[in-house]
Amino acid sequence: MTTRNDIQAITERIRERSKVSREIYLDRVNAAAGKTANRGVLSCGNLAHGFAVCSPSEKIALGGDKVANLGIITSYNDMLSAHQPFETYPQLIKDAAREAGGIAQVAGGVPAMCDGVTQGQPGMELSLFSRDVIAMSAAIGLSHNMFDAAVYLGVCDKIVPGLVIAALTFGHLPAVFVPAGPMTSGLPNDEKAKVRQLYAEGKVGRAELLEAESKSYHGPGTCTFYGTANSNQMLMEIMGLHTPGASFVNPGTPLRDALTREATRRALAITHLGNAYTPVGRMIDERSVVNGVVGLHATGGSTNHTIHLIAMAAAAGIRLTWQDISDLSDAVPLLARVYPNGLSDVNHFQAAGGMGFLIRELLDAGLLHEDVQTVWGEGLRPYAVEAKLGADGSVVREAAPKVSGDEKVLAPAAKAFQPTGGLKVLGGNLGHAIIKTSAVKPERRIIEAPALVFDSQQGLNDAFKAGLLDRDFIAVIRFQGPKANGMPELHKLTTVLGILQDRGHKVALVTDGRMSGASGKVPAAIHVTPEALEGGPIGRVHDGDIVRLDAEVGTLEVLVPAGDLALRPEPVCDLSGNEHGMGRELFAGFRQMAGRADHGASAFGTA
Ligand SMILES: O=C(O)[C@H](O)[C@@H](O)[C@H](O)[C@H](O)COP(=O)(O)O
Ligand code: SF4
Repeated sequence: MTTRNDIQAITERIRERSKVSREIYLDRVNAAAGKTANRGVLSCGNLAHGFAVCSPSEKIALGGDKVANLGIITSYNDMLSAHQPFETYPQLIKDAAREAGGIAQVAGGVPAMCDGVTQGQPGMELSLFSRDVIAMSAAIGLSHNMFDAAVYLGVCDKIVPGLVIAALTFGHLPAVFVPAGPMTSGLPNDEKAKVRQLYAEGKVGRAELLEAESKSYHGPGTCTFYGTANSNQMLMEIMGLHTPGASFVNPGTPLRDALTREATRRALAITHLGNAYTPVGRMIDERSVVNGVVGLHATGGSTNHTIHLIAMAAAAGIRLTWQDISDLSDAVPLLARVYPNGLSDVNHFQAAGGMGFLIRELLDAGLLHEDVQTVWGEGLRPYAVEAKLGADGSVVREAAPKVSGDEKVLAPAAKAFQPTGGLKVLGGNLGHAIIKTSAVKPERRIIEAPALVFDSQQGLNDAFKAGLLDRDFIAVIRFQGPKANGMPELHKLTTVLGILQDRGHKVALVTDGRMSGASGKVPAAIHVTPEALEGGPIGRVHDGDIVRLDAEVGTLEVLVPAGDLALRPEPVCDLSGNEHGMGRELFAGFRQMAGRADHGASAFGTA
């Protein structure tokens, strides 16, 4: 099936816009892509340091230029349930590399923040910037230049985007991303959310709340809602950076380990010492990026990727815009309903047919570029499969199921849940914003109500506790942008706004901050750009102004005469409390350098 003309046209305009930057990028990749083992440029002293702890046979091999050496970048820590399984991966990968005639070394580790642990806490103000710190940390590991390919161990929110930025910065190296898989299903996400609302209303105590939370987040693996972490896994598969069928296999299973061993062998096979050299900088092109955006829309993925995908693409000289994302949303149907876009979780998605079913449906509908390069080889069709454990303990693959195992969770293209994607770009006199429509009921996608203005999420929570919010209103929370306080997720507001919405009030949120990929049912216009601290009109909205959010048409407006709005004085906000504490004093430079949300909010300058 050829790719539909509307998808091709968007890809072509991205290619045209990126022509110069992509050419400069590819020249650099080609210049760095050596002819022999990259370690060949190192001095004997460099090399001796690099293999000092290796075995005698490995030292001999690394002293030559015939044996491929893999650099492992790991984001293991015990804070993220999704990353804890990585504790054992380096040894597994080293053993698999040795068995395959190669070598693997841990090139370095990267920090990984759990947005669930920091949600609503000061630490969340480091979260967005941690993406770029992760990219920089991975670069430090890879800069030893001992490696012929890199294996990236990462799952969660900022970690995969940061690792992709690093991988594309080292575009001459082949890159294979290795996931750890989702946690097994616990207390359903919607039941967890209900207990949170009961606690916020004082109807249950802390003990009941902690019990519900602990039953939901109960073991190793990625949290089972479809937030940024699981959107990352979907992206890595549909962009061809995972091996086929690797994304949603639970940790601690024989198949999971077999997939990790197989990914190791594949990384060795695609170095330039093998016969299928696949430098990631050439592999990922505009078609791969468009395929990622299509997958995001088809699954109702995380709003955070309207920021991260732009920064990731920029690392490969590709200029992706919110308009591209919005136009693709109009073309791509929603085929998955995973919490917060439905009641199921990512294990149910996998059981219904998972990525293989989704990719086959999108390919057959002409919504993906099939003629892409992946770590698996030519074309995306080989990803329309399910990975299973063979009798000999290796990975075997079967064609994805013809029909969905549960059409309430994963629909065929002919029975889409909605004809357009999960994300929409809003425009109007408050600037541009993003809204996740897939998680908002149709009757709540147009909200017009008086503004209540806050400079922090705590301000709104305090107003709720004081009983001041039992009414229709649109909460306008400003000074939450990248330059103000690091653009934290304001996901904690979902509980309070959800209570008020359930009481029958028309409520919505407008902010220059972010929400979690797990945020859902309350209409939220987020990533408002320009941010208040940069003089954005969101800073000049007053209590009582009528604000209109229309996710159907794609508009966000304050119904105030343009002249009046422009004449209002610039608001002043005391952000001194956000400059210290929990490490924020170390990120002043990031706050100053951060680009706009619609340019990827990168500390490395705009795309
Ligand atoms: O973008 C995301 O997907 C979120 O940052 C996610 O990683 C975070 O962990 C959730 O906010 C936790 O959800 P709860 O706070 O509801 O447990
Ligand atoms: S999905 Fe979110 S809460 Fe769960 S481990 Fe990852 S970052 Fe933490």
